[in-house]
Amino acid sequence: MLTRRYPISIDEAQAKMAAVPLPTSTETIPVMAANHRVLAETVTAPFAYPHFRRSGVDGFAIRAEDDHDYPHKFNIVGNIPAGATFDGPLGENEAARIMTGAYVPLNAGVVIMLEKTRDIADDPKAINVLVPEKHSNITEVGAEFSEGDELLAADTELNPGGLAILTAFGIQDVTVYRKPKVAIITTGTELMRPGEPLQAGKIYNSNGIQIPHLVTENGGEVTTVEQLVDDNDLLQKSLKRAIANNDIVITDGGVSVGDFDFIGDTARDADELLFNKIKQRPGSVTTAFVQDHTLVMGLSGNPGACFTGFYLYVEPLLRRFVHQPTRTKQVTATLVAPYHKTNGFDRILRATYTDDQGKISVVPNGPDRSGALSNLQTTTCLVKIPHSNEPIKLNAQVTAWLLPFK
Ligand SMILES: Nc1nc2c(c(=O)[nH]1)N[C@H]1C(S)=C(S)[C@@H](COP(=O)(O)OP(=O)(O)OC[C@H]3O[C@@H](n4cnc5c(N)ncnc54)[C@H](O)[C@@H]3O)O[C@H]1N2
Ligand code: MOO
Repeated sequence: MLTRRYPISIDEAQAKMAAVPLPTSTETIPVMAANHRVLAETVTAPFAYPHFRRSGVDGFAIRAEDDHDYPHKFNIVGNIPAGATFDGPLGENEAARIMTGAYVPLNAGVVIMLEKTRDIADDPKAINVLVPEKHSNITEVGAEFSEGDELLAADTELNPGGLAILTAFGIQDVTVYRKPKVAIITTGTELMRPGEPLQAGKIYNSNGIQIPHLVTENGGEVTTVEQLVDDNDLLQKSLKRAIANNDIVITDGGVSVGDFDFIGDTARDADELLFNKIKQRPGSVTTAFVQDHTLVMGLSGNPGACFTGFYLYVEPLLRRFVHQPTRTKQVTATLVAPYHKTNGFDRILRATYTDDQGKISVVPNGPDRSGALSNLQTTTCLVKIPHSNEPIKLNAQVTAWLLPFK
């Protein structure tokens, strides 16, 4: 018996996904491991930065009182490499040789660049300063941050620059949002693992590698990747385990109306069915439900539909889990290649885009078929061709989603 499914629009499906509560939590991890993690708390400066007066150049530190009457001879009374300090004040007409980044004597007012000085042939203990400096060449205490200033705000995604800021303050650990735990269950008796000999009727499990990498590069933590034959008991056992131990479960395949497509019934029996058909192609079968507070996303087994479903529905979810907006940038673009088909449902084309000073042009980059593989590598955006009885016109304005990692 065919169960009737009630298709909803892409916008409605995205809105339903956006409304699913996601119980996020935090963890404290070493800064070393925090690249691309999202701060769960604002980090403030534990001390002023810099915390000592620092020389910006290699040269000679002198007192402000002596900064006149050039050329001006100074007696060299010390040498301050970076990392060292200087005991005692400078006296009248005294200079300390100093290196970039080094501690400036407390009563020095200016550091003269080495290039503006000349050695004195018969007096190695003195130096001749030829001209004055325009700037002090000293970075004062707290020039960049006072103690307690905000270094990085909560909800910032850390990058190598952010890690450098934290480490400049000696901070070793940060509290970040925990990554969503994602279990992946690929289904299909036709699926083989690479290494197994090619057999008629069977295919290699290409989504079994595509989905975990899409999840990982969009900020999820893949806990398990399973490959199941089409067997409802096995599927239910796996689903139960995955739901109990993860924030998100992605199933792949078995979501249509075939004899071995069990996800639809599971979704309809779940705590909350979000949708089990979308007015889009490819990916019309894309299904989502909530069971025991875990979101289960049923992606199509067809590789093109799986890819499309991931970026339209799963990527925003992974990002929301860590308090971040989607990285798929929705834009209005010009379709600069002809597309003749008409569609009863909105058609999502895999495409590439060019950006000419903000004017985005899109071109389909291969077959639009749900099962097509050939354009997966080169796709840089998804393009929506609205459902219509008329073919879309060349140069029409279309909605496109620019993808983050292609
Ligand atoms: N009578 C109907 N038949 C179909 C309908 C429909 O509405 N009525 N919808 C069609 C559409 S649209 C799609 S899309 C597919 C969706 O099928 P499923 O998502 O249930 O996936 P399967 O049937 O399991 O597989 C579809 C296709 O993809 C291949 N596949 C499956 N898993 C993988 C994998 N891990 N890696 C690579 N390829 C995979 C599978 O062998 C099939 O060729 O249903 C239509 N049928
Ligand atoms: O769900 Mo199918 O991918 O619409 O072709």
